[in-house]
Amino acid sequence: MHCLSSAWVHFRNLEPRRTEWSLGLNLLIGANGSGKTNILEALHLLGGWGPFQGSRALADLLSWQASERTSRVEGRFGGEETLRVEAQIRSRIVLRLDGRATRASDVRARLPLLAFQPADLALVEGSPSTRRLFLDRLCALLFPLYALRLHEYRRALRQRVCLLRQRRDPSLTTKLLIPLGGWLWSARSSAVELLRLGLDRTGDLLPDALDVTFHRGGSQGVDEPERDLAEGLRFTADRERSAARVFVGPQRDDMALRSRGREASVVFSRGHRRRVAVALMLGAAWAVERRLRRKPVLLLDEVTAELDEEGRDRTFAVLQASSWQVFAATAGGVAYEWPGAVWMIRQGEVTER
Ligand SMILES: Nc1ncnc2c1ncn2[C@@H]1O[C@H](COP(=O)(O)OP(=O)(O)OP(=O)(O)O)[C@@H](O)[C@H]1O
Repeated sequence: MHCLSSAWVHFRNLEPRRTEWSLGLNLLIGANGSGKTNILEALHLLGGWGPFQGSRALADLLSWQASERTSRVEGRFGGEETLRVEAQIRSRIVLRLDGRATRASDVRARLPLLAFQPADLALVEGSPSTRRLFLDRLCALLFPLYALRLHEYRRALRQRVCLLRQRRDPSLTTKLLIPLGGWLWSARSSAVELLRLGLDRTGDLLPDALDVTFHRGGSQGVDEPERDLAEGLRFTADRERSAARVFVGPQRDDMALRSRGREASVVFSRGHRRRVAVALMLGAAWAVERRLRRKPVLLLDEVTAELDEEGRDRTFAVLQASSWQVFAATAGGVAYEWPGAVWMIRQGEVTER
């Protein structure tokens, strides 16, 4: 899919104009604070993902200068199908697809959009939670029920911790956690398999061989996910009670990254770790295209900034070969040749260079 045009009213600092985007690579250039990230965030909303900072940041989306209490973002999309998506933002976001109110998960399935932010560059050396978040976003695109199941699992987990803290019997939540956690483990494991295939499409962007494996948190080594989780909960029951914490389950998963038998975070230099992170992002986009049979739209905020010339050239080569639509943002000027359209952002106003 690709965004043909977008428009916004009372959205952060953005001037209310319609912009007709290039169907290939779009580079947004502007000084710090000019509104580049706000543009990416507006597209993020249209893709059914909500604000970058989560739903608690909803109030901040409305322009501080607005006299009204609603902001609106609209986009026209083409490619595998033609869609008009509208997001109306007040105390919550109402999404409309071709004029009809719809769920965010439906928009995500029809308009796959992947956003990568500077924090994703720490995918290799960051904590397991960084990689879990990356996997969660990928899974939410690959499996329509994923976001709902994850939400239900987290709720059951909170209930269990509450019961443990109150020194009450947590077994009621076991019945909820096992099927939900087992399902999440299967989904994440399938996503990592698809990601591995996707990485094969990133050519020589990876600086060296990379093994990606999914690790279930607190696994007892049982093949079948639900039985594995049940075993784990049984095995850690005493520790759970004394620490009032849950030691087994998707909340403790990780995606291990190794190169020739060694930890990727140790083998690769900082610059090469950034290349691996970008390769993982692009591998994820291939995984999405393969499963959904739709080209994803990519939002890249400053992700090529830390790459050297070779890393950048190889990233551009993958992007051009994929023919995905890309919105990349970068502060200041660019000292390299950008193989696509360039847009200047000044105080919330977009003009083509
Ligand atoms: N609700 C709002 N109303 C008006 N302006 C806002 C609102 N929320 C944020 N801003 C302003 O939007 C400006 C642009 O923010 P944005 O994060 O898009 O900048 P950027 O171009 O990505 O900058 P950087 O290169 O530093 O990342 C900020 O200066 C901020 O003060």
